[in-house]
Amino acid sequence: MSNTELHTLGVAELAAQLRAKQVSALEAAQHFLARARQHQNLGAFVSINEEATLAQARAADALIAEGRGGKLAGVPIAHKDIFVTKDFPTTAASKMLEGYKSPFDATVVKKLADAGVVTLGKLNCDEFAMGGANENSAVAPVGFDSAQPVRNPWNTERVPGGSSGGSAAAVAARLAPAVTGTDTGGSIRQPASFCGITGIKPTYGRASRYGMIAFASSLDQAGPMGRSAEDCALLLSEMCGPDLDRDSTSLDVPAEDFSKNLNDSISGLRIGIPAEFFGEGLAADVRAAVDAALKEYEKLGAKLVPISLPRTELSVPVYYILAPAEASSNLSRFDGVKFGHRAKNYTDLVDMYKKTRAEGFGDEVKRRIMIGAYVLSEGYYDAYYLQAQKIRRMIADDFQAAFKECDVIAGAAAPTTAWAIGGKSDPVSNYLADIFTLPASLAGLPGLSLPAGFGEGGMPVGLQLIGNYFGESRLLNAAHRFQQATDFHLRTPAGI
Ligand SMILES: NC(=O)C[C@H](N)C(=O)O
Repeated sequence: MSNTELHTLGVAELAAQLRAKQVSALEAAQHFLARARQHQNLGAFVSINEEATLAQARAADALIAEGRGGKLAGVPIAHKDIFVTKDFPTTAASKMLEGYKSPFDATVVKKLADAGVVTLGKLNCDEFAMGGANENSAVAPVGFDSAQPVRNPWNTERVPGGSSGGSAAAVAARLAPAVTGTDTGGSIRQPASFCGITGIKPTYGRASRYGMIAFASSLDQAGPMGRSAEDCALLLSEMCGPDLDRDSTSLDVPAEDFSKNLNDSISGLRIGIPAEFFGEGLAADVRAAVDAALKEYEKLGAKLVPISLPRTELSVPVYYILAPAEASSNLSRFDGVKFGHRAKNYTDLVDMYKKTRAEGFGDEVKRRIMIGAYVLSEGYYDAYYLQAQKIRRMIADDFQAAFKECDVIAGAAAPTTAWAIGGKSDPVSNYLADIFTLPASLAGLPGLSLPAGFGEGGMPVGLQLIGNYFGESRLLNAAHRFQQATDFHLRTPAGI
């Protein structure tokens, strides 16, 4: 293969070529950096540090030469700009952190580096991961002077989804073979579905949150996004594992080889179909693609089992109480004292806090801080926060009842395909679009989105698979078997 086509390779193929020294890590890094520049109109990257990337690539080549390279030695990836990194600035797409340089790498970043990856740069996202369209980024992407919405490579007038919109756009445009994302209420699965790629959020607590800038700590999880389940499995195997000293919610569950069961037969797999995921509100084009994907699963030997997740609708108000409540607490650390933005002119300490936060945070972040402070305040705590916690528990229980009858649960990842940039200005309409991803988030369950076909205007449709706790391997297996039988994940947008 000529080096001009390296971007057509997935992680598995590229890693094999690197190991066989058919291509060097340096060549791969240079190729993808050039692509990032060539397609910078998408706004996917917020920082690139060519020198650091090339130094990492040379180091990877040296290890490969000595036969000491890790499993992913020399594979170039990029990180959502919510993970702190030593070699690149970290902004969380907020003005609040403009110019911030972390003294350490997030655990997930470090683990992937230990496996040999080379970091291409940092990817755009919604500010502090709050959003579902990547229109809330407050920082200028590479090649721009001011903040821009990220563009969907399938149609640059459409959103890529969010909050990991830069991550999804980068994979869809083949600017990186795979990337990291984070998912609080759907931020990996929904952009994966909008951009026609694969993404998985593991069981809550599987991947360390250390060095992942906190939004809603009881929900935030890291995960990989790539072209295929096979590529996601390779990354996820390196990203997970206990980090008990650094993350108090990290689970003491050993890392797993998620590639091991990819090829298992799925004959007899019971796929639960929740009635509530197929009701009013699901767009006809998305429904048609999902139905066709489920037929394909039947051909592969799976059985469709009707189930009910009766509190699906409540997941939206419950999430939009709990996530802002946690955010209002987490974001109180951004006060202009120790790091990040500080207002220039102020009269006293309180005035400094006020001005710093008024200048540093964008509208959506302020909205959530206000909602969060309100639902936690005396007199409202019982009515909102406590009530939401109770319903969260019931949502988790509903899943356990459903998993008595099925092995995995399937439905659309989002009710529609990607909408037009600027098309959903009302925040509530954005929140409602999260309805299918929120239940698994609230329950802490693993969820995956895989390309399942195309809808109106040729936009990708994602099928979501939800597993029981620690069921990542089964989800990846089910997705891989589907991808062996279909080619949706191999298709690329025009001009890519
Ligand atoms: N962060 C996420 O997982 C996305 C969700 N739409 C939110 O804005 O909270």
